[in-house]
Amino acid sequence: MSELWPAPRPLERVDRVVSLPGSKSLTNRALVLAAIADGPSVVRRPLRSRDTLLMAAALRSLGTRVDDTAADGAGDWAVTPGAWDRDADIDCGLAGTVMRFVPPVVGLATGTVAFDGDPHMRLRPVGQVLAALGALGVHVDDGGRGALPFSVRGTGSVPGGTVTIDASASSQFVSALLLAGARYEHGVDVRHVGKPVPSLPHIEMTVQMLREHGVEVDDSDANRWAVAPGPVKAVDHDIEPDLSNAAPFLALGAATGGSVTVTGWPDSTTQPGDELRAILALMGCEVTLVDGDLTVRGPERLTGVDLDLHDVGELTPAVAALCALAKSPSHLRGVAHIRGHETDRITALATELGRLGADVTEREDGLDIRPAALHGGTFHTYADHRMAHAGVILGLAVDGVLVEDIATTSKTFPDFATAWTVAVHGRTDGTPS
Ligand SMILES: O=C(O)C1=C[C@@H](OP(=O)(O)O)[C@@H](O)[C@H](O)C1
Ligand SMILES: C=C(OP(=O)(O)O)C(=O)O
Repeated sequence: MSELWPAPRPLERVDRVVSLPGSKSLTNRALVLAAIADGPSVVRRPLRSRDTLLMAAALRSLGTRVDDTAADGAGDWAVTPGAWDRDADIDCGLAGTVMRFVPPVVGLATGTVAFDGDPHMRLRPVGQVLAALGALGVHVDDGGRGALPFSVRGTGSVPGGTVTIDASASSQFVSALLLAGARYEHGVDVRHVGKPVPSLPHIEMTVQMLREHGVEVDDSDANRWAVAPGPVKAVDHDIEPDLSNAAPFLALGAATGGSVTVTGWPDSTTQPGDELRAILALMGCEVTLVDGDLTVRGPERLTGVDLDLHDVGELTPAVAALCALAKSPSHLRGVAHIRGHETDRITALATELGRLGADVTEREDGLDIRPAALHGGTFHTYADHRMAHAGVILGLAVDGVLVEDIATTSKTFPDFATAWTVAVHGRTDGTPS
C-alpha cells in the first residue's frame, strides 16, 4: 500500500489567505489552441502539474515548441507552433484532457501517433471521440476497443463536417472536437444525442476560448455546436487560479468555523468551481467576494444540502466530504458520469466515507449522506486527486485520518501536501503560527 499521510487537524481557529495555482482546464485548452494557432503566443501563469506537463509533452512530441520563459522553470510558457511531421508516442497519464483533446488535433499532423496512459486510463471512456474522428475523416486504429491504447494516423488535413455523438459520459468529448474543428476543411458541426451532457460550463469554457482566438462558433441550439473553418489566431492567455482546487481550502474555513480567503478569484469565469460560492452559502457559510478576494467563513455546524451536481461533477468529492460533517442529511445527485472519472467516484466516496463512520447510501447517480459520528482510519484515494481532497477535508474535523498516497494530488496541484499543511497550521511543521 502507498504511504499513509496523517491529515493535519487545526489546533486553533484558522484565519488564512491562500493563493492557488492555475486552472488545469484553462491551461490545457490554452496549450492546445496555442499549438494549432497561426503564430507564437504565451500562456501566462500556467498550471504546472502532471496533467498540464503531460499536455505540454504531448504537443512537444508532435513538433510544437513549449518553452519556459524563466530559467527556473517557473515562468510563463511560450508556445511556437511547428511542423507536425513525425511519428510520436503520447502518454495520457490519467488526464482526460490529454486523452480526448489531443487525438482530434493529431488528424492535422503527418505521422502515426500512438496513445496510452496509466492502467486506469484504459478504462476511461473515449470511444465516442474516436468514432467521431473516423466519421470526420481521421484514421484511427483502436483495435475495436474504443479505448486506450489506440493510434491516430494524421495525413495533414481533415475533411470534418457534421457528426453525431453521445456525450453523456463526458463533456470533454464535445470540447475535444470543437478545439480542433476550425482547422478542419469544413469545420465541425457536433450534435449530441443521448442523456444530458454533463459539465456544460466546461463546454462554455471551450467555446469562449475559441472565440477569443477569432474562431466562429454557433452554440445557439441546445445539444449542437458548430465551428466554422478558419484560422485559429494566436492569442496570449492569462490563466485564472483553479477554482475547483479551491474546494479543500474553502472547506478549511467552512468545516472549522474559521475563515479562508482565496485571492485572485475572477469576477466572471466559465470555471465550474465558481459554483462553490453558492454551494457553501447553502451549507451555512458566509461567503463574500470583494476585489478578487473570496472569503468563506464557516458556521458552527454545516447544514446538509440537496444538490444536483450534474454541471459541476468534479466538485462532488469535496462537497461529499463536507456533507459527511454536516448536522443534517444531504442528497447529492445527477453525477452518474463521475463513475468514469479518475476512479468510480461514487463507489469510492461511499466506501471511504463509510469506512470512517459516515452514514452513506450509494445511488446510481449520487450519494445520500446522513449525520453520523466519524472516527479516524485510512482513507484510500484510488490514484484520484479529488479523493485525496475529500480525505483531508474529513481530517480537519476527525482525529487520526490517514490519507493514502497524498502525492496523487500532483495531477492538478504541485506539492499540495505542503500547501495544505501551511493552510491548516500556518506553517509546515504542524505547530500553530
Ligand atoms: O473539459 C475539462 O477541462 C473538464 C471537463 C469535466 O469533465 P467531464 O465532463 O468528463 O466531467 C471535468 O470533470 C474535468 O475535470 C475537466
Ligand atoms: C475529472 C477530472 O479530470 P480529467 O480532466 O482527467 O477528466 C477531474 O479533474 O476531476
